[in-house]
Amino acid sequence: MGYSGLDELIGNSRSREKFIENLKGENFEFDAALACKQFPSITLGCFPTVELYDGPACYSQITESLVPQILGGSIPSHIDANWVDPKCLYQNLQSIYSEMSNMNAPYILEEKVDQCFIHSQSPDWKMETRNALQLTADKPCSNAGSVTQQTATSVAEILDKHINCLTGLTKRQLSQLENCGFHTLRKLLHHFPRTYVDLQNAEMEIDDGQYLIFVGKIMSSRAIRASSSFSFLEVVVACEVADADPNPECTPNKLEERQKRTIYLHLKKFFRGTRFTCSPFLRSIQEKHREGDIVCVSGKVRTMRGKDHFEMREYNIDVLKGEDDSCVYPKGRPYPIYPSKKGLNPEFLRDIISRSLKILPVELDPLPKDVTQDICLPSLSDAYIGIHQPANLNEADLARRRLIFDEFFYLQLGRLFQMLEGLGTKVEKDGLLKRYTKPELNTIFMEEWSSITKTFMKVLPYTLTSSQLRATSEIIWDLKRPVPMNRLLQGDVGCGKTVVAFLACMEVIGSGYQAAFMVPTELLAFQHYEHLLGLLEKIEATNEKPSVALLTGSTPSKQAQLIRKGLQTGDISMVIGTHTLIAEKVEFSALRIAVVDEQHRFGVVQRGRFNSKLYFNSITSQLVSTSSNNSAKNDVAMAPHVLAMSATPIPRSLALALYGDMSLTQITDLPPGRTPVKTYIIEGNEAGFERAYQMMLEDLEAGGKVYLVYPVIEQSEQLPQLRAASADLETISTKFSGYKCGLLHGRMRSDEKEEALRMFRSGETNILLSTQVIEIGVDIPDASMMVVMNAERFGMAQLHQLRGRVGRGERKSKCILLASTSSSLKRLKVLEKSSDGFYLANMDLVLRGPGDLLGKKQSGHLPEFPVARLEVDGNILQDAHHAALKVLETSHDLEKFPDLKAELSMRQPLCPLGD
Ligand SMILES: Nc1ncnc2c1ncn2[C@@H]1O[C@H](COP(=O)(O)OP(=O)(O)OP(=O)(O)O)[C@@H](O)[C@H]1O
Repeated sequence: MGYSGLDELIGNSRSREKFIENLKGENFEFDAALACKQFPSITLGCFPTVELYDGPACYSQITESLVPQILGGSIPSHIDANWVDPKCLYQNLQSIYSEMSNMNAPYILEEKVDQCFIHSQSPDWKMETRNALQLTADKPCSNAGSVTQQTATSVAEILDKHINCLTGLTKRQLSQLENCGFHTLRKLLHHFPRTYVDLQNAEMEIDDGQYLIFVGKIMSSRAIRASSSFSFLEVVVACEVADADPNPECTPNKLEERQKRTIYLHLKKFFRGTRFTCSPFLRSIQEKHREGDIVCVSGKVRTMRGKDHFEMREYNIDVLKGEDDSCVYPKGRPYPIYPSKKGLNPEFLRDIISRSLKILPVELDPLPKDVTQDICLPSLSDAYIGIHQPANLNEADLARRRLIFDEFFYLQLGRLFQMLEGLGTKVEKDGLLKRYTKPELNTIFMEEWSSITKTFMKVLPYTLTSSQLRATSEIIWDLKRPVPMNRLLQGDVGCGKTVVAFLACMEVIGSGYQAAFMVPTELLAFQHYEHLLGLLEKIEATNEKPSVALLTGSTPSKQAQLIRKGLQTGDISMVIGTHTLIAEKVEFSALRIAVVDEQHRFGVVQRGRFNSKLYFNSITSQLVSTSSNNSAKNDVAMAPHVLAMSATPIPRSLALALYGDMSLTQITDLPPGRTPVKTYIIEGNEAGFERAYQMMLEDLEAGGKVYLVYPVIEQSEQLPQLRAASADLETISTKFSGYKCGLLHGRMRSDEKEEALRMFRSGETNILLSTQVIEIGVDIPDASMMVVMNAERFGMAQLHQLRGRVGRGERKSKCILLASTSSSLKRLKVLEKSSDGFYLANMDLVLRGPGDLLGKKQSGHLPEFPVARLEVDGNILQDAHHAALKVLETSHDLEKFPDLKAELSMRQPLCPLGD
């Protein structure tokens, strides 16, 4: 399939050993960071961009057009231009998967065992589904008053029916479904598609390094034994792709008029070890993929030497249709891809979900109608249909929003309901709800801060911004409550989160407890430690100076032992360190706050470990023991308060915000005097490099400090286009001979890294060649310029974080992003225009397309919101919170909302942190 030998097949001309070594870790730094930070960017053919963030206006527009379409069966004339007319899709599906498109009309499934029957005459399959639903629809709904319970079929009555209510299932199928956990209709309907695919691969721009999704036909599957301990599997998939419209701004070309070409994807898997080279193993992996099967493949594409040949090494492959399958999916609709379930045939799964949808009544919604109408969300049954069988991606997204809303709403409702139950009188309950409606009341004014905190404030070389002050007050309010805080402090890069966290630590130390500050890298731990010591030095009163220690993996063992002892006895009031802090052997005398910086680098479980470091309320540390000898002894074991800090909100961290009561604090402004970093996107050709070097020279001559950021440490033959930090040291040193260069990367020893950073900070070096180790938290306020090599290799959020390393002081700063592929310039241009982290996170998703609409789960053990991507769905969380408050204000005990109450009890409460 276009290879001249094994070397080419595995991607380069290096020796196999070197390659394997490479697999083991040479590029680890690059890949791990990317994997951590990025959602896969999947582009979905010719579907229009789904406007995810347009707020209520967008929903109402969509709803306006959606509802008549669903209920009236015709597409309204005022339909938004963004809407995809299903008829225009699929019309030109060609040769390699023509069998998937040879039916003209959508289908209606009949309940026949194991078979899908198609009614090609059905003009509107959803209309028919609806009509079918109407037959079973029950009570009419009412909509009076501000928040009222409509009368609906109890959700539990329908959704929690056993799946044997679906007629025609064989015993074997029933037990198969049960084995997979699909006991009820709810379980089935909550098995959401992982993504949707456009069967036409239309308008596919193939950009090296991008995650893409394709539909194609398996041409070959070969498992080859290359040596006694090395084998590989190569599956070749041919996909027909329609090129992008050359003139989208003029009269758009119809899909069928565009040029098509066939591309070949080479999916590769490598196996090392003698047991993977035996014939039975090779045969079994080879036979897993059958020639002729139509498959959906997603993964990161890499260009190969041969034209139209691309490689994928980490990929997902789903069989859409075997050659002998008879079922056809309706034309023009996004094709749902479900997460696999214990070998359940995907076709059967789709069929069975489709049957479940058919028996859903229209009036199923336990949510009061005015709640959903207020925020323009579809009804529950529309949402189920929309998520499983959307007419287009807008409809899927609307459905997704409704389902996300439910997740948030019931969580909020449950939590508030529980809190109200714990209170006695109506006045108390109203008081609590009022506090939540007006969060600004939840602050502690500075006068009430402890004296250490106030002293610390005084030694700061700047005044806190109003947002920092508000954040500190909110956190201190939490710290004074007997309930463990679980708060996320979110703010854009460089906004000054660290000092807010330091103040929170001072507050607990001031009341006799200990603080732990956990950061993801040793470099950062060292930086924070030095920074804090520098500030504490300025405190004159020695009795107010807390003892602070630094504990990381590189702390010499004797010293580490002493620090642990100090923490255990309470002699040390605060410790800054890496994940070593959560090791079992680190015991605290009275840990009251754990600050977790850039928490997405830590797993939820790791973070949760702080919860087991209980303290007793009566314990007092050395610091105040003299002044508070007689403190009340009240031996209550408490988990410490947890303050997570992040510049990029991610699903988990925001999910955590739900557990603490409204515990999300945002810093919304930047310290005064900052000017936005001027960003330049330059193509990384010879002229581009020269321009960048010239700008560097000008900056250095003006006394600036420059970061050069590289995607990899060492040059690799596999990826020769990548510039490498180590390899470039000599070139840059020669080029800028009047200036000193330093090197910083993840493979250096901890003390070497600290030294490199120290030299750059002090000005002993003027240029720092670094990998993305500097991405998080590195704070050198007078660094004035950054140049990122092969910028296309970094995600947008990552580039935003990197860029945040400059412009942290009053000096005007620049950032140059050198892109080595012209196709990535468009994506990077967004960074030129905006410096708003939230906006960029959103744009990232929009640009990459909504392919992974339903979310890629992070690993970990926290129960997930099945469909939410909280980094972009935060506004729905807010809506859900208000809706829950509104409902409870109307009825504290939910007696007026029996269906809601029933539904609330049906939903499993999410378990607390780390469980
Ligand atoms: N109110 C303020 N006025 C002036 N400078 C400030 C203020 N608050 C913080 N700074 C300075 O701003 C710089 C950035 O602060 P800090 O490192 O806390 O940011 P951050 O929010 O943690 O950023 P990142 O997410 O990039 O780590 C530091 O040099 C800090 O000393």
